[in-house]
Amino acid sequence: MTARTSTESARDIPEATVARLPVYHRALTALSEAGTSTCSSEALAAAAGVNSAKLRKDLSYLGSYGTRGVGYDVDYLRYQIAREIGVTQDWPVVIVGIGNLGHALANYSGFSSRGFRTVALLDADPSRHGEVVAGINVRPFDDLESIVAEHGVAIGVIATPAVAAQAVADRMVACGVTSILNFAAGVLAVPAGVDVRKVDLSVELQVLAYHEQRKAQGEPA
Ligand SMILES: NC(=O)c1ccc[n+]([C@@H]2O[C@H](COP(=O)([O-])OP(=O)(O)OC[C@H]3O[C@@H](n4cnc5c(N)ncnc54)[C@H](O)[C@@H]3O)[C@@H](O)[C@H]2O)c1
Repeated sequence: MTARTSTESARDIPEATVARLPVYHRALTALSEAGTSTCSSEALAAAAGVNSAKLRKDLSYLGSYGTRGVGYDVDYLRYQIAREIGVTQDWPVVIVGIGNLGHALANYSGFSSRGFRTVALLDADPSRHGEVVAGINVRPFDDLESIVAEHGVAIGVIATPAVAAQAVADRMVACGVTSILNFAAGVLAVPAGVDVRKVDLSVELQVLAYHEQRKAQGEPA
């Protein structure tokens, strides 16, 4: 097994591979918790739900090739991936828009177990202020700037109605947030250097609907 050299950077890793790294990390965590110390690429690929050639190619970007006849060291590979995707670090996160979705996100324990610490829940509606969700006070949206500065927040989550999302993103960017996870419909305009990931469950459902339609027509999925 070889380590990635310091001259290579995370930017060299294709986006599709980056998107699969958390899946491998989750599969390796499960293997580690089950007491497995080494695993073949086939076993890891099966646990992660990808084919093994793709897995080997993905891991080669990390400089991790496993050992012939032995496979991958589960804990070492898990550490390598964690370092690559930044989950060895503590990431303070702010969530804006504490309605139905904001409540669900705030209550989701999976963030904290992966290194994402929700430092503030913000909402523009005064009737929501003071409510405690998952042990955190809902505060006015106008506190955004001071919270970002105080906690060094780099990642913001938008769970407001679509009409408010661009203005929320603008305020986030202006005070130093450089990554946004957007649940609201529509495309956000952000300056270069700011990353936006959009989550749209209806798009995922539409993709499934497309496959269902093809299955119904007797075509291979
Ligand atoms: N991407 C997905 O898969 C997915 C799934 C469900 C909901 N959504 C979207 O998430 C968003 C929230 O949905 P919801 O059901 O929680 O809505 P909601 O109406 O229950 O909550 C929205 C919250 O945003 C607050 N808000 C409005 N304008 C604001 C502003 N300018 N600054 C700060 N807070 C503001 C409101 O006071 C409210 O509390 C919507 O855009 C919805 O379409 C996306």
